Amino acid sequence: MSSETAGKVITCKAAIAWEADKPLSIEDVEVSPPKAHEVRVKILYTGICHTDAYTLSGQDAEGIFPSILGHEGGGVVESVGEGVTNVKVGDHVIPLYTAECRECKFCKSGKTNLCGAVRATQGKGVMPDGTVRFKCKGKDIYHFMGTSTFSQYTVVADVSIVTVNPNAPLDKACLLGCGITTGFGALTKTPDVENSNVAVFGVGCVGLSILQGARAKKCAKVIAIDTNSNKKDVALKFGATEFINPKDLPEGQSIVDKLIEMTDGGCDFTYDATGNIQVMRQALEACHKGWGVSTVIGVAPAGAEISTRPFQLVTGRVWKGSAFGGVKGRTELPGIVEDYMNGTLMVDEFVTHHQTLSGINAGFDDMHIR
Ligand SMILES: NC(=O)C1=CN([C@@H]2O[C@H](COP(=O)(O)OP(=O)(O)OC[C@H]3O[C@@H](n4cnc5c(N)ncnc54)[C@H](OP(=O)(O)O)[C@@H]3O)[C@@H](O)[C@H]2O)C=CC1
Ligand SMILES: N[C@@H](CCC(=O)N[C@@H](CSC=O)C(=O)NCC(=O)O)C(=O)O
Ligand SMILES: [Zn+2]
Ligand SMILES: [Zn+2]
Repeated sequence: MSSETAGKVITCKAAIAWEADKPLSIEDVEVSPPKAHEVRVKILYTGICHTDAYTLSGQDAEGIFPSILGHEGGGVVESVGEGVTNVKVGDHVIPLYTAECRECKFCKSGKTNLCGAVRATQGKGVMPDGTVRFKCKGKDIYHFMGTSTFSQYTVVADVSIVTVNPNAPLDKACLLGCGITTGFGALTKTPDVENSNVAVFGVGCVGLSILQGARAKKCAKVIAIDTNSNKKDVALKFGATEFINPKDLPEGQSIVDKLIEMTDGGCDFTYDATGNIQVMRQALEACHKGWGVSTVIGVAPAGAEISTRPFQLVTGRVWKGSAFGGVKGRTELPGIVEDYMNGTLMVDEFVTHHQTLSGINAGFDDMHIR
C-alpha cells in the first residue's frame, strides 16, 4: 500500500542552514520521492543535539552548506523506494546517522557498530547515488548525517532507518536517535564495567546517559565532573554517586589528582562527554595504571588534536572512542526503545523545552540555558 503523495515531489517547510554561523532559515523545500533503497519520512519530532550546533558553527570538518541539519528525529514512513524491505508505509521510525547494512566488512566484523555502506556519501551531504533529494529556491540543498531531521519530510537510505514500537511517544523517543543512546550505549557496552569505579566528564545529555548506564550496570563509585555546579543535582538523580566541579578544588590540586585520590590510584573507566581536548587528556590520565580505559565521546573542533605522554599508555592505560554508543541501530535501537517503554531507561526527563519548527533558532538558544 502506498500513500497519496508517493512518487510525487512534496513541498514542505524545513530549516535551512544557508551558511555557517548564521541562524537557520525556515523555507519551502521540495523533497523528491525516494529512489531505490531509500525511504521518505514525515518527521514529527526532532531533538537538537550539540553536534548540530557544532556543525552550524562552522567547526565541523565535514560541514557543508546549504544543508538541512538534524539527526535526532522521529516520524512515520510516507513512501519507500524500490527494493526497500525493512520498513513500510506507516511505520514509526527513527532515522540512524550510524547506518547498519549488515553486509559490509564493518557490519560483518562483529567488532564495531560503524558501517561502511553509506558513510562516504553521507559525509559529503549526498544520498548514496551522489545526488540530493532537497531543493530550495532552485538550489540543491545538502543532507546532513544521512538524516536531515530539521525538515517536515526527509529522505534517508534504507540502511539508515529503523522501525520502533508504535506506542512509543515519538516526541520523547526521538531523543534515542542520538544523545541518550550514545551515552547509555557507551557505558553499558564497555566490557567488565560492572562494580567498577567510573568518572564521567561533562553532565549534558550524553554524560547523564552514561551515568544512567553506570547505575544500570551497578558500578561502584560513579563520579560526575562538570564546571557548572548547577549540574550536581541532576547528575545525582541520573546515577552519579559523587559530583566534582574542578573549579572548586583547592589551589594546586588538579582534577586528575583528585580522582586518583578518590579511587585509590585511578578510575577503572572514564568517559569524555565534553568535546574539550584538555578534558580528554585529564580523563585518560585519571585512569588507573595497568588497566584504566578512557573513552572519548565528545566531538572536538576541526583541527583539534589530543595529546598525552606516551608513558601514560606504556603503563597500561587505554585510550579509545565511541560513536552512537557502539549501538547497532537496526538491531539494537528497538530494544532500547523498549527499555524506555518499560521504565528502565529515563527519557522523558531529558525534555526541557519545546519549540515548533519556526522556533528552531530559539531551540538552539534553549540548549545553552544554565
Ligand atoms: N560520539 C558520539 O557519537 C556523540 C558525540 N556527541 C558529542 O558529545 C559531547 C557532549 O554532548 P552533550 O552532552 O549534548 O553536550 P552538553 O554541552 O550538554 O554537555 C557537556 C557538558 O560538559 C561541560 N563542560 C564543559 N567544559 C568542561 C570541563 N572543562 N570540565 C567538565 N565539564 C565541562 C559543559 O558545561 P557548560 O555547558 O557550562 O559548557 C556541559 O555541561 C558534544 O561534544 C557532542 O558533540 C554527542 C552525541 C553523539
Ligand atoms: N564530522 C566530524 C565528526 C563528527 C562526529 O564525530 N560525529 C559522531 C557523532 S556526533 C553525534 O552527535 C560520529 O558518530 N562519528 C562517527 C562517524 O562515522 O561520523 C569530523 O569530520 O570531525
Ligand atoms: Zn547528536
Ligand atoms: Zn555495514
